[in-house]
Amino acid sequence: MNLLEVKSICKTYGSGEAAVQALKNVSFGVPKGEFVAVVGESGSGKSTLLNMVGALDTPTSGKVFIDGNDTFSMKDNALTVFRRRNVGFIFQAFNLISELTVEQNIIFPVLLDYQKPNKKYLEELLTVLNLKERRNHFPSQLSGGQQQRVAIGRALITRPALILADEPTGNLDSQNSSEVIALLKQASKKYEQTILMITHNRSIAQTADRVLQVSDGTLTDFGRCRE
Ligand SMILES: Nc1ncnc2c1ncn2[C@@H]1O[C@H](COP(=O)(O)OP(=O)(O)OP(=O)(O)O)[C@@H](O)[C@H]1O
Repeated sequence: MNLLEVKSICKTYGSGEAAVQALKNVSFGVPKGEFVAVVGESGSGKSTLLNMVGALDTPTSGKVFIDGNDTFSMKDNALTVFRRRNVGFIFQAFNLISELTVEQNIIFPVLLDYQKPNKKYLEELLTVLNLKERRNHFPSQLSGGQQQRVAIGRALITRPALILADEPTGNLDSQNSSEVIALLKQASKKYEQTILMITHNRSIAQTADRVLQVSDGTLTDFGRCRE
């Protein structure tokens, strides 16, 4: 069974003359642990696709299954909890909470879920993310690369089955971009997490297990690039 199944998703924004068909009957599946790059021109529908997969927005029609769960059939509260436990989001803008330290930002999703963070895993993450010496710093005291690493830590702390990343390296230089991608790959291999990552960077896309291209709301699967 695929970890992610997207079935015949259509998304139309607006109505009448202002209607925009952002996704036109998009279907694909992703096995557990696969690292998938989503490429395509500006306005082609990539972010819309990621928002549907992560259930941040509802499609006009179609279904999304994460680990066999039909997300759009869930009630709002159940969906919020399911998403918090199973999906990690990483955005181009790091979206950190400025009043919280590095460590507090990372464990925030766990606290939201009324759970206690796994201390061993937190230490492991801080080490892998090279943030141990910055754990008590605030976001304003960090570089862009460090802030993105905190955002990655926050996405990984719940060990979600699915990680959705929208241009995670968009604000980073090439050195930091490579580090961020390496970290994501390491996570996907070590914890068998499935990653769907939008990128405009061709060389980053080429390092993915598989590339999906979105053009004008339709999807082309370029299959596996590496064996
Ligand atoms: N909330 C919205 N209301 C109306 N139209 C929208 C909305 N969000 C996106 N669109 C339109 O849907 C289409 C797809 O947008 P989307 O943001 O998914 O593209 P994208 O491929 O992610 O672009 P970029 O690479 O520039 O971020 C575009 O034509 C966009 O103008």
